[in-house]
Amino acid sequence: MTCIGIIGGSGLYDLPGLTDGHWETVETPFGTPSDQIFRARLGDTDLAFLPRHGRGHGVNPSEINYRANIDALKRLGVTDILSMSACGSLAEDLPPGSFVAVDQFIDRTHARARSFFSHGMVAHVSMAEPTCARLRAAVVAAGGETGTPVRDGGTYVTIEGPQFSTKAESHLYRQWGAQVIGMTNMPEARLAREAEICYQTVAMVTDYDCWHEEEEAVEVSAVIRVLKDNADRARALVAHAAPRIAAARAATCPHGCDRVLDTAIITPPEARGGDALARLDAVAGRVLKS
Ligand SMILES: CSC[C@H]1O[C@H](OP(=O)(O)O)[C@H](O)[C@@H]1O
Ligand SMILES: Nc1ncnc2[nH]cnc12
Repeated sequence: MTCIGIIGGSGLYDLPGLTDGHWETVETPFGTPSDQIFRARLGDTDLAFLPRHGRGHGVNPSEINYRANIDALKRLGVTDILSMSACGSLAEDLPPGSFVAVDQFIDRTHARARSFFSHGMVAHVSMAEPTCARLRAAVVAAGGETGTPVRDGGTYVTIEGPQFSTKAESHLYRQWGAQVIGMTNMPEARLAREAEICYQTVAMVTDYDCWHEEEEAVEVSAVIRVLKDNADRARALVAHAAPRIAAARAATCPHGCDRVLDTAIITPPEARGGDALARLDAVAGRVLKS
């Protein structure tokens, strides 16, 4: 059964055609998520919207409890996550208003819990392909249907923030071959992988980061102006992508996102202990129960 989690800014949960919408409080062994989760149905598909920074945008990127957010979505039965994220552009041919279905990340964050597995159970999952190609194809196709072209693939640098980058950093990330820059998708993508949830970022460009000679340095007011326009197109994109994702989901993910723990846990059953077993009831319940 498909349930699509949508992590993103406010306004996204006003999709036309939603039914049975209600806010739900979810507590987790990792603490409290950024906000309540808005559950609804779109046709036959279950959706769960989580405002990443809280509804009033009071949680900064370093303060987000990423583990609680992903655990809460897993607990609600989410199988697939669309991360709808504002970002800066590191490429001349991605002006504000461009959308990118990200396929790689560079992680420059340094102050965030990045694994569910610790204190009694250790796991090592692959992050070689951090997003799910099946979801990527669905959002690219939905972009074609809604008149918002979505570039198929691109590298997203995650910085710690909350400050924007220096010019030296921005030029460095361009040399590294990254196309977009934001503050939140790591460790979110890592944790979704550990929780066996397919994950796909839709990066929505709000500004040319500060490398661009002809643009002003990044300013929140300018970012918000573009963000509002992007949000309208993001809603249409999600509304078209959701049924495609539900239809394309076979019993299991063809890329194996939903089975990564079969081969990842290194601590043998007899050595597993501490608080880990109880804490991992949702994230690793599939493998721990069997
Ligand atoms: C509003 S500018 C900076 C802010 O925007 C992005 O948020 P999100 O990824 O949640 O869409 C970026 O990562 C920063 O947190
Ligand atoms: N230039 C930028 N850098 C980091 N995060 C962003 N979010 C939106 N624009 C950004």
